[in-house]
Amino acid sequence: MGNPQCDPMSVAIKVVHFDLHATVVHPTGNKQENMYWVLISAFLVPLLIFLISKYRTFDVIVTSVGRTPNVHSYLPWPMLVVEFLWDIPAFLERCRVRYGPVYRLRIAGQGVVIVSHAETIKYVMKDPHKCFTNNINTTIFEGVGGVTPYTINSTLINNLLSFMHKAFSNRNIHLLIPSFNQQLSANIQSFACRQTTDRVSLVTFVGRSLYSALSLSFCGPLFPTDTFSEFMLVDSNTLHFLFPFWPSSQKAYRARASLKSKLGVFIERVGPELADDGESSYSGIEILKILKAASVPPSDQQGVILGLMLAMHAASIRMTAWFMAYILSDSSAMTRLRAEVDHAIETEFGSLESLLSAPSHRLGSHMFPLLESALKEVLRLSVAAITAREVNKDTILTVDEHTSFVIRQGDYLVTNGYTVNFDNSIFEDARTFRIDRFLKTSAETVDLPDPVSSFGGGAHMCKGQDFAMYEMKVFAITCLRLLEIEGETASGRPTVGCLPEAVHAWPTPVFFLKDTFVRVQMRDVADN
Ligand code: HEM
Repeated sequence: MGNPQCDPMSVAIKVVHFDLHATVVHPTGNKQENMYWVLISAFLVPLLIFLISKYRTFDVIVTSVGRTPNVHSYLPWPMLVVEFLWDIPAFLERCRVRYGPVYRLRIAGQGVVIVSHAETIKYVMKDPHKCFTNNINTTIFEGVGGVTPYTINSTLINNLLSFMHKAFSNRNIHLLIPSFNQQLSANIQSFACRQTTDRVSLVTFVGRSLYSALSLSFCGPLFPTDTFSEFMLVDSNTLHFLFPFWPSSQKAYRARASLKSKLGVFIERVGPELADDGESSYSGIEILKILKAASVPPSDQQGVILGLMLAMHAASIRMTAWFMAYILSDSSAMTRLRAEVDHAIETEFGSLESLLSAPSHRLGSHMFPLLESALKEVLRLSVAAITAREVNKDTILTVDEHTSFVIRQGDYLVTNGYTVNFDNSIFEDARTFRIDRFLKTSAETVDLPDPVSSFGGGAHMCKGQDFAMYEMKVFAITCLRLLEIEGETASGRPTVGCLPEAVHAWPTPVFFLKDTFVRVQMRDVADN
């Protein structure tokens, strides 16, 4: 990696400037001779730039950095935003083919550098020279949660994040999982009892089941679980809250107001617990204590909790729905997974109940190798793996020994793991769902590179990664063990053979899934 302090662009500009200057002040004063020098320089300068750019890495910068997609130059920026949001992966892929693995575009007046190269993405995440900052959390708390600007500072945010990290890490999830699993299993079964013939939206089935199970085990029995619909409306309207130019949705604002007012009642009701010096068994209550100790007013506490709820639920609900959609599209995948689950329960655990009370590590790849591979494959296929950072000082990104790029302070940098994960030269037939792609059975699969992480990386890596993996596994195992599930598209066609599709118009770590429906019934197994 080059020296971040060096500014090759100005070096190159100085070289060019010096040459032109020499031409203009040529001492002979003869007009014809001057013209001769002008012509020579007109030829020499581009040649010089060409040669330098060929042999000196920093000059690649002169031709590559700051190049925006041509679309920007002849259409006004709102059109670029529309094109970007219309189909983010397709737009980013078009730009990558045209401009290479690192390019810059301007969206709403903001310079955004897109990086679509696995090793460079890893470098950005690691950030060894501390060139990137992450203000996205403040933006979410203030923009989506509606927290009064400047109420929460970076120290408080860091405290909250490290608390979340601790609570959701493999080391501590045993405190969360008994109540989570019990509630989740009851929620899943309640769908089977209710919906014998009616179809239900897949996202609602997954979302309602996970939302109340996690909320109750995290915040305790007083948490208002009747907030699911409001939560989903807020989640699907994050753009309305974040971008002032986006047409405002009154429904979304009303949903947020209603959700926050219910959270207000919850905070009031747990008030006596907050005064207690001892540690609460609910992490959500401990978070409220942190906010109270930092003198965050109750109305802003609601917004902070809403921001954390988005982190806890939004990506995992969508990701689990994608997982279900993929296995509903592939009947052989469903059969093989069910066989793995049945086998593990019947030979290792004895019953689903005892599996649900086992320590989380027992649900690892040794016991569920196909499930583990399936999850990795779905994460590869359905995650934008978009991580945003702000560039806080000029730096150089090196893609390979011949290619480096200057990244300017003030720009945003966005990693585009999606394009890497869909690269046929890295993953054979990359757009196809192969349930056993990551099954480590042959030398070939052992050597397969890891996809770009769906959980980001470095200091800001997802704080709920361990729990998210566990949560998705438990959801899948419980459904496969207890239910017969059939999928249906919005038009009523069976989902078997139809690849799940994304609603593209939302920049989020996990894409929104197009409407898919399920019919669920209890399965005839000994546990039921
Ligand atoms: C499949 C489910 C999930 C996916 C794909 C996911 C993905 C991500 C991604 C891509 C980031 C940004 C990382 C970065 O900027 O480098 C993130 C951040 C975060 N996630 Fe998750 N997440 C999931 C589930 C969860 C869960 C269950 C929690 C519960 C605690 C959680 C809590 C957080 C938090 C607190 C952050 C902010 C981290 C920081 O800025 O330091 N996530 N997640």
